[in-house]
Amino acid sequence: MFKFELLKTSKDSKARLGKITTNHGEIETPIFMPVGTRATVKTMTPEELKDIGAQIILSNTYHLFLRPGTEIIEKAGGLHKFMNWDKPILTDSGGFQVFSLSDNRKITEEGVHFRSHIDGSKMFISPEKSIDIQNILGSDIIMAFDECAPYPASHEYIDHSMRRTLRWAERCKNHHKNVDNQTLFGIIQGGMYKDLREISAKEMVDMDFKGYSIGGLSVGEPIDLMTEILDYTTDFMPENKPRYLMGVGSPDYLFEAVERGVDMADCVLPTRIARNGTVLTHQGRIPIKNAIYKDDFSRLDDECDCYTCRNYSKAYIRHLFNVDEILGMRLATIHNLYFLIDMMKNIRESIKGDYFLEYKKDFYKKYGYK
Ligand SMILES: CO[C@@H]1O[C@H](CNc2nc3cc4c(=O)[nH]c(N)nc4cc3[nH]2)[C@@H](O)[C@H]1O
Ligand SMILES: [Zn+2]
Repeated sequence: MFKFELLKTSKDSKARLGKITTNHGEIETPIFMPVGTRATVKTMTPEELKDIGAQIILSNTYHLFLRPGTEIIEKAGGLHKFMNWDKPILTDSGGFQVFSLSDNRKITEEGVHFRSHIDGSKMFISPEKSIDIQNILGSDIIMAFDECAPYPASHEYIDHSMRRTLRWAERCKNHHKNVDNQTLFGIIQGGMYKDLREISAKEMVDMDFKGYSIGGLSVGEPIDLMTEILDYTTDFMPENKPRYLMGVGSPDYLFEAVERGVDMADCVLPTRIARNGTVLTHQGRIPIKNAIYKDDFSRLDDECDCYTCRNYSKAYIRHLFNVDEILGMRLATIHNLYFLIDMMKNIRESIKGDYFLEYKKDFYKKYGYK
């Protein structure tokens, strides 16, 4: 089962409100999706994820294919059972990870030959293989197998790569059988070239996927280039299908994406920086390990009412990081994820009440964005 309802579009921007319905529950959009690459959102239990308001999480084909392998997950009855998460799961197709994690990979029309980044053994993933793995994982939303082209790259390279990704998308669509339980998204590529983005978007739309990702962004390009390409691309995307911007997860990137008509986004940023002691607050990021917090008994963020902020002080969390206690990473992760999930809830409210751009302006001012 998969349904997307467009509930409202803003008058003064492309920001919009929507609702996705899947076999494992509903997803209000715009939404930020926590990343659980290896069948866990690092340091979090499913109960804690539900407690902070997570509606859907990501996992990853490449990583799970390598470890524990599809056989184990198949025996477990699929990823939902294996990780005890009964809400929606979205899996990425492995394209991005093959290019970002493994070296001496070889891209052919058939698929990608690469060496496992774990033990160097020879591996191969094709569009069909990626669909088969995602089918065993049993995720609700699955991604077509694509090449996330490097940045920067020549127009010629991107043209060649984008057209191969289109052929791979066709093969994914033809190979995908479990259409009632798993919804396949096409991924629009085209690098930072508007002419190639237009070709990719139009051809993907002609293939009639139930939703579309915008790939090839958040790969190191400056934010204003990302927003320019994104703004151009969403204009070629159907109104009545979800738009998913891959790999975006800091507050400004999320606001800019929503303003340009994006419904879904994911990123490891909030969980990754939390483990390193960087905390998101309404006044910007704070390095909690810093000695200035040694005897600061206030909560991480005085506007936050997450479990961490209700029960612990900066001084205590700084202490935990200072003595390498795992609880520090957990409390910072709970807070950072809650911060973004709560920000997206406020963004949905602001679209509903027609004050999204005002909310964005206030948020940026307090956060210290220009
Ligand atoms: C800014 O943070 C860094 O950058 C990554 C996020 N940026 C990102 N861009 C992506 C593009 C694609 C794509 O084109 N195709 C597929 N299949 N998946 C993708 C996943 C992506 N993730 C984080 O991992 C982090 O290292
Ligand atoms: Zn908090």
